Amino acid sequence: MASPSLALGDGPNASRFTITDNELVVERDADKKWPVIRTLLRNVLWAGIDNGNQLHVSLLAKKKRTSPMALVHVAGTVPDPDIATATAFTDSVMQSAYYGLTLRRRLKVIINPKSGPGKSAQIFRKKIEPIFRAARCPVDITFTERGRHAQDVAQTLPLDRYDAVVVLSGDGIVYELLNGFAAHADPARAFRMPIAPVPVGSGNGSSLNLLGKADAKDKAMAALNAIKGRPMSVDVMSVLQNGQRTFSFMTSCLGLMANVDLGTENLRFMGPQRFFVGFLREVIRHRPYSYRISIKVAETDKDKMMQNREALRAQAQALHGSPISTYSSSTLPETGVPELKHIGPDADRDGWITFDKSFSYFYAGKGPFVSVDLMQFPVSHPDDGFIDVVIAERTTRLALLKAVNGADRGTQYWTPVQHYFKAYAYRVEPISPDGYLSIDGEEYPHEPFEVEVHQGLGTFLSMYGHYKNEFRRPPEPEHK
Ligand SMILES: Nc1ncnc2c1ncn2[C@@H]1O[C@H](COP(=O)(O)OP(=O)(O)OP(=O)(O)O)[C@@H](O)[C@H]1O
Repeated sequence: MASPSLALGDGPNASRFTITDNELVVERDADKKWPVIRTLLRNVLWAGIDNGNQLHVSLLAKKKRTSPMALVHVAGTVPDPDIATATAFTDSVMQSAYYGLTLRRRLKVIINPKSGPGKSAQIFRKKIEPIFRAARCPVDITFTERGRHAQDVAQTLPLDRYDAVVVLSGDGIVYELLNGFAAHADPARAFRMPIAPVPVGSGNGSSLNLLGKADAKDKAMAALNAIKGRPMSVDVMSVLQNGQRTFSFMTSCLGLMANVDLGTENLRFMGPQRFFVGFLREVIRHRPYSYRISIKVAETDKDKMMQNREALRAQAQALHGSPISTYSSSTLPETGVPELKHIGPDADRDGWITFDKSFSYFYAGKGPFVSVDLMQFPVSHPDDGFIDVVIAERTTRLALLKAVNGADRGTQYWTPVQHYFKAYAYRVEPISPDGYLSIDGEEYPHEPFEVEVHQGLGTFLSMYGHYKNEFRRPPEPEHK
């Protein structure tokens, strides 16, 4: 039985390692700035003895609760008589740190050097690569040289060569990857290749939903997810427009929110502030938007959706900790991309409802957060097999402004002006001639389109097994 603690060296340069319940504690008296490091065992990247007697422990830890994860290496020479004990100790650390996981994941890394402020190559070299090296993961890097480059890489990706694809980008490259997988010679297998995004773009919704708001910008947490996250099935949607089929993993939006997203390109110099300025501009304009929306509805009761979310999360959490991989939908084909059932020429006609009142905005998709300030789909679950669809009825300017308060916690969900559906599919026909259609942040032609969800088609890496968002029922007065 391995000892739960290990002492290395003596005198002022001594280090002591102790395994507690689920933590590793490292005490280093000589380090006046950080004498006691306490971190979860899941944050240990490596522990082992190299060259016969050199002990190496690499871990990620937070100095303070609110600081980002830092990479720490502790090393020392183990005296000959202690080598067996030290080996047993590091084996025990590694077993807990990688429970149910593959060591040294082989990572395909795709870096968009033009993402966001254009610092992704620098971020990789300084923050991400040292973590992958510490975890002894072999990496194979591609820098994207043009639009659709990542899509081409995904389309021809040798699936046996990698355990995961890490993307240093915004959501645009994740979108390209999924569309590349769809065009792969073996799409069913390609879609099972796990994706781990590292947020360096201007829109990083996928990282936000996987890592949660508190860690959404922490590059080290995203790197840890690439090494330690477990494959999590996610629903992917087919978008059909003008006979062309593309794949979407996040959101489609129309009306006010699409104008905020795509109608503010001229304000890019403002950085993320542009979205707030765009929102104010839209509130002042207060335009009605007219579309004919048809939805193949699965659920409309907000209370039931909330209960289902809680049940699915509890189930996902229980499964995710186990060494066995998560859910894989039996409705998916073994080969090829899923056939369309609800949209396209052979679409079914049962169970559809239509909505043709003008509205303020239409938002549909997967993943609770569409930005840090807006939890638009608080009851979204990665592989429940539903698209969350919101139609926000037109309301007063004041009500629009008031809804900003609490939008990051999803409180608008409970308001009667937010019509919320769990859907299998939907169709949209624009009535107003002009407007924007944003799908996963990409601009699509403002023309009729249809969307259908495929349960569990895609795969992301996750530390949690569900989207990382806190959502609670507000106190009664707000509930009405
Ligand atoms: N080397 C390159 N030069 C120019 N564009 C590129 C290059 N590599 C990738 N792209 C394109 O950059 C786009 C944006 O990528 P990404 O999502 O990483 O960044 P972003 O900053 O979040 O996005 P956006 O600019 O859309 O806000 C993608 O659509 C991709 O096709």
